[in-house]
This record gives sequence, C-alpha cells and structure tokens, in this order.
Amino acid sequence: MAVLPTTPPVQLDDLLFSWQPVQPVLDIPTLTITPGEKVFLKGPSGSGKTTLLGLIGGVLVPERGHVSLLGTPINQLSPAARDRFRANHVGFIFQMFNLIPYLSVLENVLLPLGFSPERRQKLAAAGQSGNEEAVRLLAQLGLSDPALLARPVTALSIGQQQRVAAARALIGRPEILIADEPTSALDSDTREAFIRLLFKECEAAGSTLLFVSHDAGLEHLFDRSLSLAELNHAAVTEAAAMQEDAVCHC
Ligand SMILES: Nc1ncnc2c1ncn2[C@@H]1O[C@H](COP(=O)(O)OP(=O)(O)OP(=O)(O)O)[C@@H](O)[C@H]1O
Repeated sequence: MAVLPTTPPVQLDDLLFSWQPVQPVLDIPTLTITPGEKVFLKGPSGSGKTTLLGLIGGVLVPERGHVSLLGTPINQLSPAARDRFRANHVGFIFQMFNLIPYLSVLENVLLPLGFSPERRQKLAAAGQSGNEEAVRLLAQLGLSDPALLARPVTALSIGQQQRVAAARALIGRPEILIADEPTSALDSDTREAFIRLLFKECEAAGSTLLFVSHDAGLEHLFDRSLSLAELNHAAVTEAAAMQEDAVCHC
C-alpha cells in the first residue's frame, strides 16, 4: 500500500465557468478531495460533469477562482506547463476510451510514459520497465493473454478496450485518476468487477479516483458520493429562478 501525502489532490475554490457569456454552467464555492479518496460524481445529463472534469484536468480554465492539484494552482500555469503537469500527475479514462486506433494494445498503454518524465522516473525508482508495468497492469485488469499485446487495439472488444484505457491511465502511478463514465458500455456485473479492479490498482498506487457515472447502482462502492446539483450554485440558481417564475405566473 502506498504512503499518502497530506496535500489535497484536488482543491477548488470560488470556481466559475461559462461556455456562453453570463450563463455560468458551474459556480462551485469549494470542493476538497482528500488523498486516496475514491469519489463518485453524479448529476443529470448536461449538468456540467464533463466540464468540471475538464477544469480539474486543466483542459479548461475557469473565468474565476482556483483549481489546485496537489498544491499547484494549475489555472495560473501557462498552457504548456499545464499540459506537462497533467501528463505527469493526472490519468484520464474517457467514456469513448480515446485509444489510438493504429497503435497496438501495448503501445497504447505505454503512450503516457512518452509525455511524462515523472511517470518514467517512478517506474525506474521501483526497478520496473515500462513494458513490464504495462504487462502487469493489463494482466491485473484481466488481459493476461500475451497474444493480445501486439494486436491493434481496434481488434479488441469494448470491454477489453476499456481495460486498455484503464491501464494507460494508471501506468506510472499518477496521483489523480479521472474517469468519465468509463463503464457505460458494459453490463452491470462487468461494471462492478471492473471498478473493483480499478480500486485495487488505485490503492496500490496511492492514487485518488474521481469517477463520473449516471449509474446510481455503483455509488455504494465509493468512499464518497458527490451530487453536482448540490455542489453547483449555478444549477441551484437556475432551479430557484424556475421556481420564482412559477410563483410569479400563478
Ligand atoms: N464545447 C462546448 N461548447 C459549448 N457548450 C458546451 C460545450 N461542452 C458542454 N457544453 C454545455 O455545457 C453544459 C454541460 O455540459 P457537460 O458535457 O459538462 O454535461 P454532463 O453533465 O457531462 O453531461 P452528460 O452526462 O450528458 O455527458 C451543457 O449545457 C452543454 O451543452
């Protein structure tokens, strides 16, 4: 089991973000995620879950407020420094996996190491090569057939591709793992088994997990469940405005 640091992996303060002028999608006074936590984030379609993950991952920049990852205020970094920070410290599992179709399974899993000196150093410090760790992770996630490794990733089933995407996010033990509905294409038994494997690897690496899903049946597996509607004052304001309208028109 990894030794956990004390600095929050994710700290949001006074966060405001709009896609359109003066129509905030997110207005979040504060959110702290503690080291090693496994957090389930829920909210209706269109409520801003993916937008929030983009802000936490440093892909988007808020118009106001602070996004601090591992004590680093990432929205104050230059775009290039933000990209480097993300590559070193954040693993993403996307809903559509975003695997590179012309690369093999092994090449896809190894990809983040090419962008991240820190992930390479962590493996080197543990005496592991990238290849060894990729093979270990894939086996842990249920892809142990060596014949699969050289296969183009597009020759795999959806469930197998999802495991490749998880191994790619986990390689080099990033401190933060962000998963955006990675199980939506799977049946419920496979979903739960996949999440348990993901937890096991996160615990071994000391990674903090932020997992977005519509599937309320998965919520009980996590340390904490966050409702975006409760966190987000923009949504509350919208609901309140609708209520006010209803009162006015009676
Ligand atoms: N690139 C974009 N440009 C403009 N508006 C956007 C963009 N991406 C999202 N939005 C808008 O922001 C709001 C939140 O979208 P977002 O994708 O974050 O929601 P979500 O909760 O992740 O939805 P879902 O569960 O359906 O994936 C929606 O109203 C959406 O139309």
